[in-house]
Amino acid sequence: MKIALAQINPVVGDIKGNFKKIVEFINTAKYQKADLVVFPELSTVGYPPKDFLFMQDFLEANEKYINEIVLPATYQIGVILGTVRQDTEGNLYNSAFFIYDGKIVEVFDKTLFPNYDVFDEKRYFKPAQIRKVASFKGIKLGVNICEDIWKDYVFEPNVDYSVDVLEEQFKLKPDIFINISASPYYLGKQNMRVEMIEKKIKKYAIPFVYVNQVGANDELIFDGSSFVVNEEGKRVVQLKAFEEDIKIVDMEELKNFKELPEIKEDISWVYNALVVGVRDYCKKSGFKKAVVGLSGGIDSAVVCAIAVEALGKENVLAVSMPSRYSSEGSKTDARILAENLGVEFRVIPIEPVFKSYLSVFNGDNSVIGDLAEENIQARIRGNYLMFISNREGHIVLTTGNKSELAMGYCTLYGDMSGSLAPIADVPKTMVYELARYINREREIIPISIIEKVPSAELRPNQKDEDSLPPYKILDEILKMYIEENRSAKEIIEKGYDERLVKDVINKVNRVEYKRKQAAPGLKVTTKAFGTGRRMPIVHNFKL
Ligand SMILES: Nc1ncnc2c1ncn2[C@@H]1O[C@H](COP(=O)(O)OP(=O)(O)OC[C@H]2O[C@@H]([n+]3cccc(C(=O)O)c3)[C@H](O)[C@@H]2O)[C@@H](O)[C@H]1O
Ligand SMILES: Nc1ncnc2c1ncn2[C@@H]1O[C@H](COP(=O)(O)OP(=O)(O)OP(=O)(O)O)[C@@H](O)[C@H]1O
Ligand SMILES: NC(=O)CC[C@H](N)C(=O)O
Repeated sequence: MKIALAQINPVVGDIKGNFKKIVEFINTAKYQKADLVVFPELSTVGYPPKDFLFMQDFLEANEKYINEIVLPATYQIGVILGTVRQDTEGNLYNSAFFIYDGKIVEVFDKTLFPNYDVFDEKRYFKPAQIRKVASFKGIKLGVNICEDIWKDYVFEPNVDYSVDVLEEQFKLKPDIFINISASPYYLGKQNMRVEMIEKKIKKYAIPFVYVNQVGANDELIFDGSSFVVNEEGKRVVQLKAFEEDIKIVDMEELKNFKELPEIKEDISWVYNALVVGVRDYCKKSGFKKAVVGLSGGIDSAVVCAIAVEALGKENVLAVSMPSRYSSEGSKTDARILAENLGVEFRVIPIEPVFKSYLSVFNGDNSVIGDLAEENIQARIRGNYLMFISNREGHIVLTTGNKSELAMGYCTLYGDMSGSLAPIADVPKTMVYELARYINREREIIPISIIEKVPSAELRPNQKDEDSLPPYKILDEILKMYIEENRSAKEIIEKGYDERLVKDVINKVNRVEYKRKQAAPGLKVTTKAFGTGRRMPIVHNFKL
């Protein structure tokens, strides 16, 4: 049997467009003589469709297109399609339809629901009551859906793993397992999936086909990276990461395939993820062009380089907005970076508007030098960028990194103005890694940007480390607190200063009010600020 792995990039809610794409992939698979083509989880509606699932119009459009568009396209080819199903009582199921010759032959519903971090599937779906296999051309297919295979690899209080889906399906004697997924990326995720499936297959000794969604939707980035593990538990087929792809695999040949070398998931994966995150956010919401405020610092440099890779240099506008506190070095660095990237570069000083504020609030042009004056500079810049956005149609990309966002080291309605925060889940120390990766072949980001001491340049001689602990230590503490959910006691026991640890944690907790007003950020770690981390804004918990 020849199986096509159809790794598609659906758009949430673009039901018509998704069906068109699905039919195109079915036709490609047919043309390449596949017997069966497999699509990712919920590919007809895109993942995650969230509360659109509560809307009858949405569900009806999906059903109508399955009947009118997909069924007629399935003559002489089997299709496994991830979609939503509504029963006669109105209950919803996250399902895989097995369709052949114009008929829905079998329906596999998802049994286990991820209900942790960014996932909220119990809100929508009812679980499958029984496990099934479907016979097709003499082969028994054990189809399951994403979380169904994660037992023993996710340890979350909210998921009921009392059913072992693979174990129950295996009792029905499948010849092959097929998992359809919408599995969002974080650094290390692909190695984890491969290790998990290889290990499980060593026990069951049948081939495993894993088909994952690709592309970004809101803050989630799906890497695709679909693959096939043969009956010996070796990964022998691999699809592309971060791109649509289709591969036809002859199951009879699998045993003869050579095992592929281990994937090295390095910083290039984060870079590629962020590029797709920016590209899809813009494309799927109708933006062609982006604008970035280029300070001459490392954060805006990295964001600008990512935007160029995502949208093309002709679609990125870099704006330098120097103030009386901007160093010559920063201004020159911003210009050189823009030249290296080949983007349009505008210089719009903020001095005249800053002076007007000083004269309104201080009575003359004298400087008090307080926080209000620092922040107004960031706010003038934010307004300039939003003016350009309104007038010329660019999306404004914000440049805050995870360390700053954690500590609230950013200005509301200032540098936080904008619609998408590409590096909001990238700790400052990883921003440097990204910069070095961007420079891997030639110096795009001037070395002086990478080597300079981080500064907001909102007052004379300001340095980030006047207000924050050194980034290396800060990032270590933040990773333990946010990603690993460790207690202050555990972190202190690892040798960090008690007062520092408590101050950092208290600060993170206190500035939730800022993050609630921040642009959505692209997720690339196990725990990002965003939908997967729900904290109260108003509280009084202190260490
Ligand atoms: N609990 C709470 N709930 C809701 N709102 C609360 C609040 N506490 C304060 N606020 C409000 O927030 C305001 C304070 O926030 P905000 O105006 O943003 O200002 P704030 O956090 O006081 O200052 C911004 C800090 O970020 C630094 N910065 C700015 C820009 C760029 C960078 C960089 O390096 O990238 C760093 C800057 O040097 C300064 O230390 C208060 O005046 C109040 O209106
Ligand atoms: N002179 C400037 N010209 C243009 N944009 C600026 C300027 N200063 C700040 N910005 C914008 O505000 C953001 C926050 O800047 P700031 O320099 O305060 O902090 P940062 O976190 O050190 O960022 P960066 O590393 O990019 O400098 C910058 O990334 C940039 O987008
Ligand atoms: N859609 C899902 O069920 C995703 C959950 C799964 N554990 C993953 O991230 O791969």
